[in-house]
Amino acid sequence: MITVEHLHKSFVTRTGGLLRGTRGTVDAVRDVSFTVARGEVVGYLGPNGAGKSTTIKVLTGLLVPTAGRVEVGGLVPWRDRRRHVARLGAVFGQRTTLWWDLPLRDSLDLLRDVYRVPAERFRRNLAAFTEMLELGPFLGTPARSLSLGQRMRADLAAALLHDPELLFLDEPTVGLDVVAKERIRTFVQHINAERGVTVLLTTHDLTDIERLARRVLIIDHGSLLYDGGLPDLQTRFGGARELVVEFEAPPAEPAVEGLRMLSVEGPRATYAFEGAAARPIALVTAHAPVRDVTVREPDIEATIRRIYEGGLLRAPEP
Ligand SMILES: Nc1ncnc2c1ncn2[C@@H]1O[C@H](COP(=O)(O)OP(=O)(O)OP(=O)(O)O)[C@@H](O)[C@H]1O
Repeated sequence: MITVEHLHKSFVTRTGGLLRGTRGTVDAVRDVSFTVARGEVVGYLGPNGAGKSTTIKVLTGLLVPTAGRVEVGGLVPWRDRRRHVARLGAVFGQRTTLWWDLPLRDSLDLLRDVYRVPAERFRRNLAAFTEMLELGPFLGTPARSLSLGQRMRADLAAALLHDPELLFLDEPTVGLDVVAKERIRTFVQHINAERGVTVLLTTHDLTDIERLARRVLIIDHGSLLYDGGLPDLQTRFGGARELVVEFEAPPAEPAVEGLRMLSVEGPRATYAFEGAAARPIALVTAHAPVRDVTVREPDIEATIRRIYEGGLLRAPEP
């Protein structure tokens, strides 16, 4: 569905005044290659300024790359812009595609004209999305008066009315409460599973990724650092799981053979382990009387943070 080969995008920048300013270039994306298969949901992660938006803008045809080959559904986005746009949907959490002062229903009607959606398909899609996203109560409300959660749901419907094959989601849950986030995630899961829509998802919320994407791409300073599953990332870099044990009394010998002890304080000791928890639990309970045990999962957020901070992954040398 998406092929990106050696994508490079630099911007000319100017600092200082127009006449005496100095020109420089920013390499927003450097030598990025990846493919996305039809029906996949892929998370695109990276810290601020990493190059995510620039990549998405190239993929949607808004920007022409400096170098590299890009094909989406057999089209070159910036060359076949009109045909390309007809096949994709995009939702940007920070801004809306809806007309600010028009009732939502009228905005959706206008989009039907823009995308030339046949009447019957429009009717079917609108009914389906109204039900799934519970748009009914605010179809008559202008975008400016919608809450952020309502606006995001309306924008999702707007992006999908013309049955695109590919959906770009940029921070679709930013600023929403937990319930609203879940509703958006469930909907995205649904349209991927039921309609086979391919999704490229940019987000800083890792729960979005955990719930939706089996695969993640991590970009930083314009270079792709990782392409693979989130669980693999966890196994490779996330560190071990932890077993926190509350003994009946401070143990005379807190070290347990076969387990790596991380800390001990009074009756509580913490051990690191890999894989299933049954064996470590059996080892500690055989060691001394135990009151309680808790398994602590490695923290994916911390893993990603460490990757961003440059400690774990490096881009291949050009
Ligand atoms: N039009 C532009 N002119 C000059 N520099 C730009 C332009 N657009 C982006 N950049 C620079 O390119 C780099 C990548 O920016 P980009 O917006 O792609 O990052 P991002 O990963 O989307 O960040 P964020 O998470 O903050 O949205 C940044 O250093 C940014 O300042």
